[in-house]
Amino acid sequence: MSSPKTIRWGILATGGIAVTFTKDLLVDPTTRGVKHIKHTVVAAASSSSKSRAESFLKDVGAPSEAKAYGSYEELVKDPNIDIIYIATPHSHHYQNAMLCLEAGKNVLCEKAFTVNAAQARALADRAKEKGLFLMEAVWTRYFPLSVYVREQITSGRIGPVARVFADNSMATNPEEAWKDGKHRMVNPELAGGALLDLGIYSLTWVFQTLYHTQPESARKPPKVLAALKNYGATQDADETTTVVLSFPRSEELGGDAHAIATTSIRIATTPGGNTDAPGIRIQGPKGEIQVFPPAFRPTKTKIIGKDGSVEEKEWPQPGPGEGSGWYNGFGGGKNAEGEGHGMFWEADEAASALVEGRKEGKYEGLEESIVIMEVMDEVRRQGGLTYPEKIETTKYPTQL
Ligand SMILES: NC(=O)C1=CN([C@@H]2O[C@H](COP(=O)(O)OP(=O)(O)OC[C@H]3O[C@@H](n4cnc5c(N)ncnc54)[C@H](OP(=O)(O)O)[C@@H]3O)[C@@H](O)[C@H]2O)C=CC1
Ligand SMILES: O=C1OC[C@@H](O)[C@H](O)[C@H]1O
Repeated sequence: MSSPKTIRWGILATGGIAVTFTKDLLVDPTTRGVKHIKHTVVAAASSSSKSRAESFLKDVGAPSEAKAYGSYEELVKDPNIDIIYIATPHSHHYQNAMLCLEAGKNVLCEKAFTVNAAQARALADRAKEKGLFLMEAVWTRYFPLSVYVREQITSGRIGPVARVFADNSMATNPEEAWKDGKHRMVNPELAGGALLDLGIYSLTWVFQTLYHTQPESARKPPKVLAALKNYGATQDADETTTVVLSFPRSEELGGDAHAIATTSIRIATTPGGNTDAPGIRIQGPKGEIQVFPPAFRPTKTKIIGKDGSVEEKEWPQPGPGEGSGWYNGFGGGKNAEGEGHGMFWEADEAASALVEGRKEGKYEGLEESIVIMEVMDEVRRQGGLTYPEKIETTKYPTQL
């Protein structure tokens, strides 16, 4: 086998998830059996100051020669970068990703990809025109657990999937946790709310089981019916949102398949952090696949056959754990002893794509990211939720 190719990353923004992602990125890939690529961090930029970027690089343990920039504009000009990871709030993804693409850089952009589908389409078009790689960083899709679940479906283990329940909810007291309304979870200026931040994972489970598992020619967008409850304190970000989806299917496959995707920042999937009840249930005529919470980082699956058989599997994240961090927008937590966080899987996929010359992610291409954004647009339309024009626009550049 030839020696591994090293992919040189630039990190755009230095907040919570940027730290977790970059620590995971710097874990030796052979600890998870990946031998064809390596990652290194060659630069990071903070919009606040160069010194913040310097502390970030130190904190994550980046190589000492990595460059620190005090603006995103300087970062995208760095000729040593192969790909940029964007870790700003959703409101900023469109402008930041366009900045990278215009400068000729490949991009891995945090979820939710953009604020709306028009922005996602514009990015996909620009990436195509420029021959650049572009992928939404929905890390969960790249977990071995997700690969396994999709394989169980495509191999026919539970028959054609007829119905999916998917919940990704986390209980907070938003009035208390985010009193001043400025936190990205509730701030409309940052495209806050449950749907774009957490609901994206409920929709990810629905799409990766009901859409992605279909042959490409058979994938059809679903019909959508939504209930959206606004966050009382501001009325311009959602706190609990539920979507009923109906995916067109041939009679041969049992006719249309249904899904319920739900999300909340006030009510938990299961109370008290209990992970004994499945947050995701994928049902077919021959049985059910269950995935246990949290939906964004699950580590347990159960398959229950129609005959009553039960197969449980644990999916711990590989090491090294120490230093890898466990971050969420709700104040953080801790990985099980010795486990990494799991963000390296999506980084490996992006790096592999660069090595192979692919321009999109293998487990969620741009077309699918756009269809999901279209669903979220429709949910917001039915629920009457709009964000400020400056973050909904496709005009580039726009000052945010
Ligand atoms: N995959 C996952 O598990 C997770 C993904 N996320 C996603 O990552 C993104 C960032 O979330 P998170 O890291 O929690 O956010 P943070 O608020 O912790 O960090 C966001 C960073 O973006 C930069 N930024 C630029 N402009 C602004 C602005 N106007 N307001 C706030 N920040 C700004 C700042 O970095 P600087 O000053 O250096 O420029 C800031 O530190 C979101 O899209 C979120 O959905 C979040 C948590 C978990
Ligand atoms: O992507 C995410 O996953 C974990 C959540 O806690 C966080 O808010 C969200 O952004």
